[in-house]
Amino acid sequence: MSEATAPSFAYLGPAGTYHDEAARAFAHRLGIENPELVECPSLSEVFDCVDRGRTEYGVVATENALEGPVTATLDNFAFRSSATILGEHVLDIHHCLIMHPDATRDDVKTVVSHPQGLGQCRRYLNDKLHGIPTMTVASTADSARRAAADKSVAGIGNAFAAELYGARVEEACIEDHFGNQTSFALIGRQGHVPVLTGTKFKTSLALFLQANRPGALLMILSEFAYAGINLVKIQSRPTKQALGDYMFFVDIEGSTSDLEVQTALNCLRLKLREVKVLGSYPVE
Ligand SMILES: O=C(O)C(=O)Cc1ccccc1
Repeated sequence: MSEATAPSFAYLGPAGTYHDEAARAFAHRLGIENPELVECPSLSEVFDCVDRGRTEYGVVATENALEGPVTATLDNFAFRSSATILGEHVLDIHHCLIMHPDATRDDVKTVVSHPQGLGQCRRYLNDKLHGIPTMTVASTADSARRAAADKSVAGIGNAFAAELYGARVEEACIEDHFGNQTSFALIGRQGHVPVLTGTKFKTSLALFLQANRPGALLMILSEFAYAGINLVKIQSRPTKQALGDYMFFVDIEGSTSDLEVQTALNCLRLKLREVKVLGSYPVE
């Protein structure tokens, strides 16, 4: 009998990123013991892997408690990808200042990390490493790799990345607020069967207006109110057509298999340019 290949997960790599941690958490929830982890250099490439069937799943950050929505993910959902959200997972994020094993703080001439890492430690950097230039790199794991190779470089990432690349943790929990968390979405190709079960569901939508006219947003919200549907989240993104033109991401309680959700979506489809259902999935 031939051995079945393990389901594959595309994630923002390399090994040791927070996306890596989230991908392993999803694999664990799905009961997959040895997932094939496919590292990607950007979030767009994670979406491409899923849309083209290169991997069964993808893992993309959607929102951070300190930095807000992850715009690269939202723009892929709105304008590039047809992937479906299958689940969400929230990770506690505790960053470390990562240095070369032999370096002292006096050696450090640059602090590098992913923009999210730098942004979530802005106050720490200003207070404790004041005046030291920062530089963005592709991921927090990449910053650990660079710190391990150069005494003048410090990185920001997790302790696992520091260990993996042979660097050391100079200081732990340097994030600006202790309640720092990031929410990640598990995505699959459009039409992927649901893989996670639950009792309460959520549905994510991308809504595009016909025209920017008075009451357009009120009309959207009214359809949910009429159908008795509770809103979980609403945020706007530029349509990229003209300054001041926005589309909306809305999360609602319930699933597309619920009659009231179907009713609200059918009403919205009559009034909006596009109603893109990003997925219905269990609330964590
Ligand atoms: O570099 C990492 O470890 C990441 O996972 C980067 C990241 C984190 C949160 C949102 C977008 C990218």
